[in-house]
Amino acid sequence: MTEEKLSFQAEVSKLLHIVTHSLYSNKEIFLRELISNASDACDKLRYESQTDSSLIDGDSEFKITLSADKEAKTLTLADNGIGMNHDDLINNLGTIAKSGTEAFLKAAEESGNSDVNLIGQFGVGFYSSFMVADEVIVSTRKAGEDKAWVWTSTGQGEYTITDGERDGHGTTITMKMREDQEEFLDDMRIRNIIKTYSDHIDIAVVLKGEEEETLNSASAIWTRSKSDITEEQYKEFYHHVAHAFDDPWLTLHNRVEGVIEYTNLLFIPGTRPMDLFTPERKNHLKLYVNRVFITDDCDEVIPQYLRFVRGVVDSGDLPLNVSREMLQHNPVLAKIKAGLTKKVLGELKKKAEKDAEGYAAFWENFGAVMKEGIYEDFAHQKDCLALARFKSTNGDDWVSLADYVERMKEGQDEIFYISGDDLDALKRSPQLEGFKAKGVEVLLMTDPIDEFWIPSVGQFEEKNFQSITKGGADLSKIKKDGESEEEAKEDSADKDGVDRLCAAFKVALGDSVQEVRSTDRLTDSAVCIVASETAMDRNLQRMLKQHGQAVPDDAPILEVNPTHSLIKKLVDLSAEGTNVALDDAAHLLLDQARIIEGENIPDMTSFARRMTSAMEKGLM
Ligand SMILES: Nc1ncnc2c1ncn2[C@@H]1O[C@H](COP(=O)(O)OP(=O)(O)OP(=O)(O)O)[C@@H](O)[C@H]1O
Repeated sequence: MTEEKLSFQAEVSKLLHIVTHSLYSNKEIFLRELISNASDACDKLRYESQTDSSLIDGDSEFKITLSADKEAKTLTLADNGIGMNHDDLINNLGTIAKSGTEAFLKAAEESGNSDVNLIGQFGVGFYSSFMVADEVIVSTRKAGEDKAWVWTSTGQGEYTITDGERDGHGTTITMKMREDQEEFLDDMRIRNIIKTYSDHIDIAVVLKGEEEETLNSASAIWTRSKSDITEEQYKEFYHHVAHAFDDPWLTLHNRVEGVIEYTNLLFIPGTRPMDLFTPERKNHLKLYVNRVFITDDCDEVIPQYLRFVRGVVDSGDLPLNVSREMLQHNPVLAKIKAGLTKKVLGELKKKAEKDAEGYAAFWENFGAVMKEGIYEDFAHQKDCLALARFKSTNGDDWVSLADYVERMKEGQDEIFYISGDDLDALKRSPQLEGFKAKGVEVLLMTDPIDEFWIPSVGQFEEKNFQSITKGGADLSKIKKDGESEEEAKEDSADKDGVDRLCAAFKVALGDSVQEVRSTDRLTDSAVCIVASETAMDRNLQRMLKQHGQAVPDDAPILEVNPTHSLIKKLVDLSAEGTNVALDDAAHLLLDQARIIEGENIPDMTSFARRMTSAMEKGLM
């Protein structure tokens, strides 16, 4: 017999340390985790055996068996699923490949390992067995292979792998229970746990005793009728299928009949899954054919912008031996995808109409993903636009585009927005001042995707989207409530003087600005920068630069506020012709506008010198 001693990957050791020392009270979840793994292992073999029936050597009825030995103080859980070979054992039970576990470790570190509920929120899978056991022994043989292996660990830094004996494929996990955890050897306790957490498992969970006893309903929950399923059971199934620990925000259980028949049991999570923004944009829907699990790795079953949806789709209209490759460009699957998309968008619409507050919680979690649909799914662009919600200068509530259009001011014919990555910084943008003064609402866009869908859509209800950090945003046509034209002009410095100042600034600043001009979009700030109407929005320029992309170096337009007292003084100063003070002021004001926009100042040294000199003059 060969014995190999191996060390856990550092992350696993950390995880195990937390798990073994945890005061987490709900330790019974270890059984749910192990049963969930065993049921996944059976699903995998059921699928593989569709194309290679020799994988199942006479043992065709999948089941999970539990047995408790009170004398030996061991609890044993066996499955006749796919099993693991030597490399699988190292990769699956010695390392961590899941993004969720990394997030768990991070959260645990941040809370100083003190938040005992983290284990319940994240789930630690197989490793949760060490909450209740001093030693765990995994004996396993992979379907189709001859050799069996035994993996043993006390959960402290190391594990061993030896070769072993095992009848048939599958995995047997034996736990030597800790002294204070012997309650889990009690039949009643076991029965209860299985009923609570694993009733919906599609495979029989059998308790071995004098008589064998099946503990769960062992029927696929989605095949049962809605009226027979309690909310609690739906929730438990969601936890199982989504590997999640929150409550589902929405549950959609339907049987679709017609040309193509399928059943869907879908969930929209109550919190954001970890991998929502990874570049692969993967969905996790599980595809079944007549209750046989096919795959949870199929891009064709739901659009990427609905990748947060979890659950199961089961159709008898796909061939049972369908390979994952065959699922690409499959017309049946394309119809299912269209049906699911319609269903999800339709239900979201209902929720949005009925329960604005509940819908806002959904949008907080998944809005940024849903907006990809506006950009990508032309067939549903209108639906996606109608579902979209935005922050605005109108208050803290989420607003729809329809709300916005309804509130538009007399004379306003554009949908104004400003984009950037930080909501608070956006709210303080100088470019908003004139809009606020006139009571004109501006949408605040903080998702990177906004820069892409807005230009591609262009309009909503025939109103153009207009960035207020671009030259074209024109406020002059919109009157402040109860204000006359004359009043509006009264405060300004004289027009010729302002033109003269702008010309002097342009001479001082040269090519670093495209133009200097007077604006009515400012009230409190002296200046701001905007992009010209034809140039790329400055937020998009910054975003692309951050991602290392080449963008045309468009010089901004510097806009000055003719009602600001500093500008008025500079207008007077400009009457004396060009001078150093005017030149310094031009540069300082441009640099200051760049800082507010979150942009770099190209020449810090000159900025500091000018600032010192200006302060010195101020103090004299
Ligand atoms: N009974 C089993 N039979 C075959 N493979 C198993 C079994 N139990 C665990 N594994 C393998 O070990 C891996 C790690 O299991 P673990 O419970 O830690 O995480 P997971 O199941 O992938 O994720 P989660 O616990 O979040 O569901 C599984 O993905 C699977 O490949």
